[in-house]
Amino acid sequence: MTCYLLIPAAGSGKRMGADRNKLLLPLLDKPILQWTLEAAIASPAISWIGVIAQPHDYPEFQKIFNRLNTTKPIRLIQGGDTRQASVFNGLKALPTDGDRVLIHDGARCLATPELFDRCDESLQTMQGFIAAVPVKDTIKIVDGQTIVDTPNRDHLWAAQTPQGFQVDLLKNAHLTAVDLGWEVTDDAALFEKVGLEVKIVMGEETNLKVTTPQDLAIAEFILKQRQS
Ligand SMILES: Nc1ccn([C@@H]2O[C@H](COP(=O)(O)OP(=O)(O)OP(=O)(O)O)[C@@H](O)[C@H]2O)c(=O)n1
Ligand SMILES: C[C@](O)(CO)[C@H](O)COP(=O)(O)O
Repeated sequence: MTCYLLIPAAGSGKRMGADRNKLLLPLLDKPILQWTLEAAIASPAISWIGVIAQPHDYPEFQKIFNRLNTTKPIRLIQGGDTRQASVFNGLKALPTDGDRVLIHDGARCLATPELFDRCDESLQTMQGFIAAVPVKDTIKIVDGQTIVDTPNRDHLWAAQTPQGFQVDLLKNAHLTAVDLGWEVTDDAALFEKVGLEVKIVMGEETNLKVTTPQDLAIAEFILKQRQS
């Protein structure tokens, strides 16, 4: 089975507060995006990678691709104004012979090759899934500064990527979102909104999304631990 992977990498990293796309920031000895790509390349399940990017980042991204030791095809796809728009562009640029796709944030650079393999296996039997981990905190629903509810933690999971879907179903969900003006932060939410089932696959506690400078420091700590 061949598995196609889309990597949304077209953000600007506002919450990181850097002077460029956070995926170009160094993490130990290489850019964040390179860590993400190396993990995907090391997963035997992945046969093709589309990196969704803003054109002004193409030259730096291409330099990263040139440093990778792989024969797997890696294509640049033009990004949109939101993650949602970027993924939609990615779906439209997929090779036509693939009926399932994995989507993984460039900013989740600590995902392991084993997680990609596990996700690919799940995708063979599911219409849609996300990697996720059970929430460890007690979560409060708050209105203004007042708590209005404390949901049962047994039902709370923190969403991660990879997320995987049947391509035709996800494309239709994106089309519906454009028509109806839905804005969501992940693809599973579109599947949910059109009434399709999304399953959970166990993610990884260390599969954090590098969003703030603190996340970058934590990612560095985790990688150093892996190397020691
Ligand atoms: N227009 C966009 C916005 C985001 N992303 C990608 O979606 C992933 C998750 O988004 P996030 O962590 O929010 O990244 P940024 O949008 O770069 O960060 P911020 O929200 O802080 O600006 C990232 O890999 C990011 O590059 C994308 O492909 N296209
Ligand atoms: C897709 C995602 O990584 C799942 O956790 C996330 O939703 C991306 O966007 P966010 O706005 O940073 O939550």
